[in-house]
Amino acid sequence: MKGFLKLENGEIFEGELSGNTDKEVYGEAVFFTGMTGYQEVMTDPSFNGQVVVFTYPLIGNYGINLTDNESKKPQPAALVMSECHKTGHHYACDKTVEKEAAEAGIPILTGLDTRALVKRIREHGDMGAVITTNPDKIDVASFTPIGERQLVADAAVKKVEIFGEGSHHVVLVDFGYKESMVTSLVEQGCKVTVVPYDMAEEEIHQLNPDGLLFSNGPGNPKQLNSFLPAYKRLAETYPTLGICLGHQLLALAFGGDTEKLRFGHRGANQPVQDLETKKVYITSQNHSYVVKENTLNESDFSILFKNINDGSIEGLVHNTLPIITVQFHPEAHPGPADSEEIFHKFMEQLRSKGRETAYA
Ligand SMILES: NC(=O)CC[C@H](N)C(=O)O
Repeated sequence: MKGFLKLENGEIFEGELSGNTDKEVYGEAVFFTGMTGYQEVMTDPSFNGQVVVFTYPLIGNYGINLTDNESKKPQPAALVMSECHKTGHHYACDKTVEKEAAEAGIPILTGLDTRALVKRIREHGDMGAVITTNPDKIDVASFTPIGERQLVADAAVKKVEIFGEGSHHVVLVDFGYKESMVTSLVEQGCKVTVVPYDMAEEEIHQLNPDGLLFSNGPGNPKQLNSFLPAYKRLAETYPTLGICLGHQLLALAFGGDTEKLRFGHRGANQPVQDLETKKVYITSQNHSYVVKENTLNESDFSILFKNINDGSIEGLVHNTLPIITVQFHPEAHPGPADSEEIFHKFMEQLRSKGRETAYA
């Protein structure tokens, strides 16, 4: 069936629509540059509410398997790609991308010039977009933009979940966590208790954690402003790791500010430099917001990582407390193990109970 993507600036791209074709779908048009990793993108809750445009021209060639999902359901509002592979060739392939999307009610638009679309997004910035069969009727600007929506309530767990039996107890404050985060922690010898982002502080203390992980999640961190004082008190009490949205929230909680990039970082080869060791990591990323330069109190945090492409802040370390935060995804595997080191540092802090040993 013929379908269209209409951008907030009025531009229309025509393609072939499959999956959910019965209703209009609104989301934020963003692009992902990885050649692989589409299954992780489809199930990462941080993509909730987004129309994901894949720059790699063929998606779905190794299908969808039963082990690499990052959450229980596909998350983006819609998928846009040049071509979607019809079968998927891999010994572990369980179903096709089309089938996975159709079962989840997610439309896929193919057969359009994704290069032109991505260039447009790079010029204008991430924009609202609607996938529809009737673009003339649609006013994209009439939909509430992603930055004004509270997406975390939908993406995060509603009830406590427990994983692993390790001797270090990590409470993962959930905003829409990726399952690989739990896997990484369990592999490091942790028991992980996942709790809803709005769990009362007192209840978190009662769980008696050795450390906290503030997870990734969708949307604008400022939608969670009312929780920041509690997050600050918690981070001041336990060794803490913040990842992506978690990093942004901790920066806000300690008085910093965040801003939206013109177009986000979404891909598997974002170069990030550790400013102390000068070591460069090739990282997986998926974010629109960043911590704003010069807004952090220098007596609190030092900048630990920067993005080599655009110089944006990619990680922080507290100067006196055991708090590490990263904008990138240390749990992801764009190569074999990459930035897994971040989890090792966090574990060192847990083992020493972290009070006097800040990240070094
Ligand atoms: N992966 C994430 O946690 C994304 C954080 C936030 N939603 C952003 O887009 O910047």
